Formats: sequence, structure tokens, C-alpha cells
Amino acid sequence: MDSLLFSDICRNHIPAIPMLDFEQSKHKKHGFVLDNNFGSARKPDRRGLTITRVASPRQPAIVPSPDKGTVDPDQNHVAWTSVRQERWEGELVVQGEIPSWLNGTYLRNGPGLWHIEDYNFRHLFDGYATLVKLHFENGRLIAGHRQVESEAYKAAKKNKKVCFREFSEVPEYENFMAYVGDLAKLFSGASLTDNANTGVVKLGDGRVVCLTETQKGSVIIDPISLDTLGRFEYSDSLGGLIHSAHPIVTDAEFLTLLPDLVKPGYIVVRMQPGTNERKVIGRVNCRGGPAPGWVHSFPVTEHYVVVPEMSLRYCAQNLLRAEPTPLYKFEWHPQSKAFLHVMCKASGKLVASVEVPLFVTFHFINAYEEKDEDGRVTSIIADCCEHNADTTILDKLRLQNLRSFNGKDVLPDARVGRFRIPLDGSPYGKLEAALDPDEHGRGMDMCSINPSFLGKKYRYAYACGAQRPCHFPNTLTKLDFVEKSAKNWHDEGAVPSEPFFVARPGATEEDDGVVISLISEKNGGGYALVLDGSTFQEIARAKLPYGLPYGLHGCWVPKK
Ligand SMILES: CC1=C(/C=C/C(C)=C\C=C\C(C)=C\C=C\C=C(C)\C=C\C=O)C(C)(C)CCC1
Ligand SMILES: [Fe+2]
Repeated sequence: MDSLLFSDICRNHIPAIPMLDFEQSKHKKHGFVLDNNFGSARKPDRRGLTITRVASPRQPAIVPSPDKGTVDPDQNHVAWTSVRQERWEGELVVQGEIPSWLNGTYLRNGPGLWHIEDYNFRHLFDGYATLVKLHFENGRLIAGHRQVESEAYKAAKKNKKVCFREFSEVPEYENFMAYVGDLAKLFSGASLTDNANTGVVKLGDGRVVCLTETQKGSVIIDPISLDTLGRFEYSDSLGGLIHSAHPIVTDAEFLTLLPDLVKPGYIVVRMQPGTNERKVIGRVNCRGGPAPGWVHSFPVTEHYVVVPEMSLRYCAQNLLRAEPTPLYKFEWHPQSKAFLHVMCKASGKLVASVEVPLFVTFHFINAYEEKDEDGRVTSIIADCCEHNADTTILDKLRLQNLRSFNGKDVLPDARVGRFRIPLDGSPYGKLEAALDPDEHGRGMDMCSINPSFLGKKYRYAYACGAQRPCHFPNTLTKLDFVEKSAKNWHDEGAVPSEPFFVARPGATEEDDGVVISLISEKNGGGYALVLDGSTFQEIARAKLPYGLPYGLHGCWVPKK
């Protein structure tokens, strides 16, 4: 990716008028009618009421409703409202000061379009991938967003309906034979989605890839224009349908897990920069069953890969079903227990496999090796955003729940779950909270660390916490595992996305850098936020011309 002068980017950038918006295509989507300057949008609410919502922050988005007084904006929070047009780009006015050393692009991926025609999706994870960028250069900020042109998204636009199996949504079948035909395609993975809506990574060779949990949902994008360049085709013959949505990516390597749904286990693979070929490091056989546990993410240390075997296990039948079950593609098998397996990166040898207390996590934070006075590795510490072994968090992420906050404190408790895995042959590992969950309001997910401390003993992590009452993580929090304390940032009624840490070039202190997040405001607006990584105080913000839907994970593409 050639470095562009800021002036080039500004010159080439799309004028702040939507290039192509869902509303101006020949079919109205949900009746949105968007004028050209983001000034307003009118949307029939679920009761057919036409709400005129003004994007201007000066006017409240609360509007009269015939049946129950004012409609609280939380009923239509912009975080849970589909992105309003397909793409946009423009320079933002910065309040405060962006550090002059912050030069590069923060990309954030997420499921930002939750309807096709008049059909609303069921779950947060069903949305079509919406890629957002914040390009920082010499204290200035260009923002933009664009839909990722997956086959699933293009087919949905063309056929005006869901055509591939998403997280909870599956295509409607004309008849039983069509359903049978789709089952056959499912075994080949053809009917599973490639809607790469979960994360985005910059490979060591500079290619930028959007990801989801299907292997086919690996899509190469241009980090400047946000164009979809094509599918990332793996050139090996490892096969399988699923992989971890959070590979471990450094300039030197790419590690991921391929769950084996046939013979329950995990294949640990490595891909070198500049290639598309994954090579097997080793294999872990599951100790529980009937299927592998969900591996949305996993941690590594300097020398080991930690393979989590959660009791929330894939369910092949649920992958086939026409209707979702309460746990979607998964089943909860507490009697099958939970395990952590430790594999040596160099040899692929299994060096430990311990039973641990039941846990539910999407996101591991980091892991590191503990050594004795002779430098021998005695145990491994692995930290995760742990939901107290409670699977109801998946239901809380249904869009109906996210869009109907009534002020009750319904967000299930979560904590930093710290595993201690002994490497002395002991059969059991420990799990406890790394700090008092009340330090971060007992909300915990969507985490990041200083990437220089990946796999190493670390002191700080950044995540989303909770200021209660709430129904979704609504704070940004900086966790200090030495002081066992947290600093919290909160904007009343706003929904912040993952706090992403970017280290200051040349920094030696772990928290010397900034934390970037995109905030969806209660009034329907949105802004980019930059916090100081050390003080966790706000140093800059820049309002977006329109509110953005919630997003999941990002990456940093430094300016060369
Ligand atoms: C899981 C499978 C699929 C889809 C996965 C997708 C699209 C995304 C998963 C995203 C996750 C797990 C995000 C977690 C976010 C957690 C949050 C915000 C927690 C907040 C709580 O406090 C496929 C692609 C359908 C294939 C089958 C498996
Ligand atoms: Fe994730």
C-alpha cells in the first residue's frame, strides 16, 4: 500500500454526499429517505409511525408516540440501527489535539447492516460487514465507512433476501426440495456465509483481510479506499468450514485454530507472511464432546499456543437447522467439562491438558509464561473476558433486546477470568477474577492490549465495561493488573466500541500510546474518540456527520 499524501487522500476522498445509499436505490429499505447532507432521516418505526429524526445534536431525537408518551431514543439507538448508506468519506473537525506521532489508519469491522428490504435480522452478529476507517495524519482526521462486498452481501442486494446462512438468519426456502438442496451445499460449506463482519487484520505482508468464523469469510480489502479486493483463498488443502475469527497476527506469523467438527479436535496452523498456505503445527483432540468447543479466539505465549475447549460446543445439527435454537450454532454441555490445552509452537507437542472450571468467553485478552528462579516455565497465565459460565449473554445480543432498553440493569456480570495452567502434569487448572469485577462495573468484553506485550507478562488491558444500570457494555475501561484497579470512561447513553490501543512509536512504557474508539451517541450522532493510554483522559474527539452502528474489532495500519 503506497503511502498517500494527506492532500492526495483529501483530493481523492468522496465528497460528504453519499455516493450510493440504500435509500436512494430503487427500493426503499424500511422507508428511509435520506437527504444529501445527513441532515435528517425519516424512518417508519415498528408501529408504522414516521419518525423524523434529526442528526443535528442540537435537537433531541425524542419524538411523540401516539401510544406511550415520548419514545426514548434508546428504543431507536443509532448503535443498533442499520448504517444509513453504503459508503461515505470526509475530513472531520477535530476537537482537542491528535498527537502528531499518530499517523496511520484505524480500521474497524462490524455487522452494521441488519436488514434486507423490509426484513429485519434477529441477532447482532447477523449484520452485513460495515468497515469504518479513521485515517490520522499530522493531527488531521479523515473518516469513512463502506460495506464489504462479500458474496453473501451482493446476493442479498441482488435477490432482496438473505441467501446464505448467517449467525442466526438462514435463507427462506421456496420449498422442501430447495431446503434439501441447501443441506447438501452446507456440508460443502457452500451455503454458509462469507459475510466477513467480525474482525480485520493486517498481515505481515501488508495485506488487510476482513474475517468472520467461516474460512470462506476471509475477504481482502484496500485499507485506504475500503474497496473489497476479493476473497483471501487459502492455498493449502486443510479444508474444514470454520476457523477462529481472531487469528494471532504479527509481522512474523499468522496462527489460527481450525475446529474439527467430524473428529472433535482442533488443528493448530501457521501461515507465513506473503503466502496463503497454512501449515499444521499440531492437533489437539477434544477431551469432552460431542463436538469441539467454540473457539472465537485463543491466546498464545512466546512459546505456546493455548487451545481452549469450552463447554459451549459447536452443533452440526444446528448448523443445518432452518430455525435458530436459543444458542444458535452451539449447544451447552456442562457435563462435558471444560479444558485448556497447551501446545508448543515449535514442536506441536502437547505439553499440558488440564480440566478447568466451566467458562464462557468470546475473547481471550492475553497469556504469558510464569517462570521459576531458574527460568523454567512452571505455568501459563491466560486471561479472558469471562461471562461467569453463563450463556445468556448470547441472547442479550439479540437485536430486539439491544433495541429495547427500559432502564433495567440486565447486562449479565462478566469479569477478567484469569486461568492458571500448571505445566507440572497436574490435571487441573484454576480460574479466578484477575481483579474485583466491581472495578469495571462487572461488565467486560471487547478488549485490546499493547501488541508489543502479546504473549508476554503484561500489566494493562483496555476493554468495554459497564456503568449500571445497563443492558450492554457502555464504558471504556483501562485495567491495571498490578494495582488490581480500573479507570473508566463513560458518556451517558452512548455505546462505545472496542477501545483499540496504539503504541507511540519508540515508546518503552506499556501504556505509552493512545486508545481509539468509535462512539454511538444517544442523540443519534457519533464521534471518534482518542484517549491517552496512560491517563485514560480524553485528548481528542471528532464528530461524524451521522451516527454509526456498533462495530466489533479493528486493526491499525501504520503510515509507512
Ligand atoms: C459463530 C459462527 C458464525 C458467526 C460468527 C459471527 C458473525 C460473529 C461472532 C462474533 C462474536 C462472538 C462477537 C462477540 C461480541 C461480544 C460482545 C459484544 C459482548 C458483550 C457482552 O458484554 C458463522 C459465521 C455463522 C459460522 C458458524 C459459527
Ligand atoms: Fe471477537
